[in-house]
Amino acid sequence: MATFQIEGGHPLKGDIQPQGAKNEALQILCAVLLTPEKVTISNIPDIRDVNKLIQILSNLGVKIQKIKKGEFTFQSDDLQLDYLESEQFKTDGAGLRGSIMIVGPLLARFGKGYIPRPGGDKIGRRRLDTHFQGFINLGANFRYNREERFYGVEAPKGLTGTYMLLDEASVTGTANIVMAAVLAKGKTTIYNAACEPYLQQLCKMLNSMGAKITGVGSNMLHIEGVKTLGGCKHRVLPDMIEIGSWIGLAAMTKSEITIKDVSWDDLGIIPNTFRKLGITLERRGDDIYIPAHKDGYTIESYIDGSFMTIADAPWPGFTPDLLSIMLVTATQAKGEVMIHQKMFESRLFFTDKLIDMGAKIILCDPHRATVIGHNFKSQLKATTMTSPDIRAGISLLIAALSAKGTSTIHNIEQIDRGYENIDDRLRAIGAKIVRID
Ligand SMILES: CC(=O)N[C@H]1[C@@H](OP(=O)(O)OP(=O)(O)OC[C@H]2O[C@@H](n3ccc(=O)[nH]c3=O)[C@H](O)[C@@H]2O)O[C@H](CO)[C@@H](O)[C@@H]1O
Ligand SMILES: C=C(OP(=O)(O)O)C(=O)O
Repeated sequence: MATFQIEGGHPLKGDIQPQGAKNEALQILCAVLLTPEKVTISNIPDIRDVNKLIQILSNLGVKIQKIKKGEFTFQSDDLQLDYLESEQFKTDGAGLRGSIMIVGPLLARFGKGYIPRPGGDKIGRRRLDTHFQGFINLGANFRYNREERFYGVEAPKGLTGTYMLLDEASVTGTANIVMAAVLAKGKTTIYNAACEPYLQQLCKMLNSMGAKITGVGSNMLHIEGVKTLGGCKHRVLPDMIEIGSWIGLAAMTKSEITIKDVSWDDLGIIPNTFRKLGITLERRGDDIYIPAHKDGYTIESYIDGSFMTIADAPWPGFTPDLLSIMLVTATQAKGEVMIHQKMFESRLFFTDKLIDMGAKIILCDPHRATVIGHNFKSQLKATTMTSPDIRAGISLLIAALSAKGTSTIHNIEQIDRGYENIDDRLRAIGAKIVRID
């Protein structure tokens, strides 16, 4: 378990470039399995989860060449499907959440796909019904080995397009079903599809490979199946969760920061949601400029004067992955806010650590926390903590950078899952942070 030691209380200053998006890269990398031709992907972040998925692809026999930092070619023309039945795959596949999305492409192209129960954050129940119900709708047979926690789908006669209404707008579920349906016979309609920018990117990539998907960006996708897909070039968007993390960090540490090349039009309601906490964000071209909030920031109330609530919802609602960052940022705001994490039931427990540091938070129930901001009248106190999940981890890091004294964060592998070289990048803008392996 590696550790960060952070001396807090110093404002940061400078430019920061967001990495490529973790959750887009995981979808896009799985899509390379859909064609025997070469696929070139750029802006791939160098983070633990993505590297684990690239290793799985390599073990499956995908030929992978690094062109330069963040840019790779992938060619899936001679896959070793036996790997899917190996003990090694049971360990590799369970190591991250994104591995679930290899099932759709494998099922579509080879008539079978297997996966151990995938890993990812332990942030509450994370069911996979939407994925497998989607495959069943397309004509696949499903089996689950409870003892080995191993899922399998097979469609020896191929998949056939159909109409389906998903029981929830699952992000990875939609990606998986889309990747299966592009090679199915006939037409598939997916209603209640997730439609976040990363899914739009996946659909655009698949169309550039020869797929026929319409409705991209809406919750109703129409897919006309094709027989084969070809190669393509694709660039991954900047990571909107990282961008949100830097906004929270800038406000909490009273730092003047410019976040470069954010692809503003793909950020949806993220900038405005931070503005509800009273944070000033300026659009400068495609950058976000955040001035040093020397006089703090004041949480807005609703028009009728009632108490602000910030809650997650499927896109274009506010992403659940930024609520922990909102919560920590609110601890120094002027005013009060209710943070309502509707999707995951175990994501707010890390507030205990913030309370230890002196934050005023009432955890009302597993889904809701009320934060009463200090308005910088009282600084958080340094402490020793362990990062329970990726977004709690970055939130604790933000708290530590704003706190008085030296904090220690253990289990920073959780942060490394999704943030590339975070200590070097933060040091470059003035953070006092040391990694101890
Ligand atoms: C690798 C990856 O891309 N992970 C992301 C993906 O996970 P993932 O695709 O696993 O998440 P899902 O979209 O399937 O569901 C997330 C949670 O929200 C619930 N749910 C979902 C949709 C809905 O309409 N109603 C509802 O209650 C689900 O039951 C589940 O508890 O999307 C999540 C939701 O944005 C993000 O937190 C994860 O970072
Ligand atoms: C929950 C997350 O990731 P994963 O789905 O990979 O666990 C996240 O990125 O915040």
